Amino acid sequence: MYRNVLLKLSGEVLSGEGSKGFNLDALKYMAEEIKKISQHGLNIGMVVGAGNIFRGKELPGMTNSIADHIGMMGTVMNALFIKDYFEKSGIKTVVVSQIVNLPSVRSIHYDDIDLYFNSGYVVIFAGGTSNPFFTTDTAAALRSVEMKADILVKATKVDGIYDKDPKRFTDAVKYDTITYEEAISKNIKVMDTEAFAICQRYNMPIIVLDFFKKDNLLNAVMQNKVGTKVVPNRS
Ligand SMILES: Nc1ncnc2c1ncn2[C@@H]1O[C@H](COP(=O)(O)OP(=O)(O)O)[C@@H](O)[C@H]1O
Ligand SMILES: O=c1ccn([C@@H]2O[C@H](COP(=O)(O)OP(=O)(O)O)[C@@H](O)[C@H]2O)c(=O)[nH]1
Repeated sequence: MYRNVLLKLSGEVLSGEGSKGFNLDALKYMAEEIKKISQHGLNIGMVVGAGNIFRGKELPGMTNSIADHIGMMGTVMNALFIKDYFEKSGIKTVVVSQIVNLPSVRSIHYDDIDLYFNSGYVVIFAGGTSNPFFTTDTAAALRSVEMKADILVKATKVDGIYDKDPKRFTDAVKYDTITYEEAISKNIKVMDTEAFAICQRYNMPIIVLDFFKKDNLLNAVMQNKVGTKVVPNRS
């Protein structure tokens, strides 16, 4: 079993694919899937996107950096939304971020993060990388390295990495494993190149899986075969 897990969730996991806002059924499902892994006493870090609220690129007329600031604020809104629901479902959760000063959000300090994990808290890293021009995939890569995760799980709406976008091409072929090098050179769009490059540099394995299939997350954490794994070399 992986003991230290960084879970990246797209914002749309909160709203339903292609939708905006919050869907309580989606949140309930998320809490159930997280409970299945948290009861094993793992260290669970989470990075959540904001696609259900706002992505910087969605308003092309805006100043890029300001649009991205709005996007980052969206990740804080999502994190607080999840925290409140998780706490009410019996999952101890803390939100940390460097971009806001709110009583419900704590600053990021490495020593404290270890304390939160040791006390059984899920830690939600909100605010992305704290910088415009990046995405929450890159934030997830950074946070996974910072928290010394054993695995970065990108939980999304496709069941792995394909040779082309499976939502657009019905003949797309799925990889069981793929190397960082291949993911970057083939320009695989499921995560951004920056995120793949950080994981490659620090040897952080990635699993891309379908979050909407029950027990997929649990199976990944148990090291059962699920989704696609990104690795240094094909064995
Ligand atoms: N080669 C590929 N393999 C798998 N998914 C891909 C590929 N290329 C593009 N995608 C798309 O990437 C999407 C997953 O990214 P998504 O979870 O939307 O990320 P984010 O919301 O963080 O941008 C899927 O919906 C899928 O359609
Ligand atoms: O480090 C970061 C992370 C996110 N964002 C902004 O926040 C939005 C939401 O993040 P993302 O697109 O990664 O969300 P997801 O698609 O995963 O829901 C992005 O579009 C950016 O505008 C940013 O500026 N810097």
